[in-house]
Amino acid sequence: MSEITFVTGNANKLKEVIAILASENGKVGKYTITNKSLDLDEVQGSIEEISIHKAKEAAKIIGGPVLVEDTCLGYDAFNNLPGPYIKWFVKAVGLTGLVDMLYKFEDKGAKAICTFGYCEGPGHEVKLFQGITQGNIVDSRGPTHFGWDSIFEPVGFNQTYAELDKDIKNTISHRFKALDKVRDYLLNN
Ligand SMILES: O=c1nc[nH]c2c1ncn2[C@H]1C[C@H](O)[C@@H](COP(=O)(O)OP(=O)(O)OP(=O)(O)O)O1
Ligand SMILES: [Mg+2]
Repeated sequence: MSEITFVTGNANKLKEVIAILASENGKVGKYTITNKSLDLDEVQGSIEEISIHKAKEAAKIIGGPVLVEDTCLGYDAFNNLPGPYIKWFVKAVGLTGLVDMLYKFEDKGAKAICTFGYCEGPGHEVKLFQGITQGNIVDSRGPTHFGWDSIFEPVGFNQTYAELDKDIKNTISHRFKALDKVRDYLLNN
């Protein structure tokens, strides 16, 4: 039996990870998933570099197996920016600002990208698992307590992430798709 610590400072992420990955008593195969709330350093760089750095830092702090995650929201019209900097955009210009940024663009397309990093412990390499869900940026609809959920309408749906039933979001989301790969790995290793 091994324990993996999911390290995040975001309570909403944690809820989704538990719901999607660890519904049976926090267990995935031989692993038990626990949680630690920490704000890890996020370096400037590619999506992959950010998750690798986060996982290595978390493994050092925890001293054992860790899982971390970094979420990006990239606008197609902006060549995938804000991307990893979306958190700071939400803080700086709010949801209205994030919608208005696309005012001049016909293309409202955006990608929600979730990248998990798994590291067995200090000094170990980091394995990455990514999931992408394509959507459109729309005027805010639904509860606004989780990041940009209320302005992202996934393709094939006429509700935003925030309006969708949690059970639905958790079977189509960027996070679900990435966790599918994490689960696969954990069940086979
Ligand atoms: O499914 C989602 N639906 C809507 N918004 C979301 C979602 N997932 C993350 N978000 C927000 C949180 C943060 O504003 C930014 C990602 O930044 P990100 O650094 O990955 O998250 P965080 O700093 O809150 O937690 P962590 O301690 O795991 O880094 O997008
Ligand atoms: Mg963060």
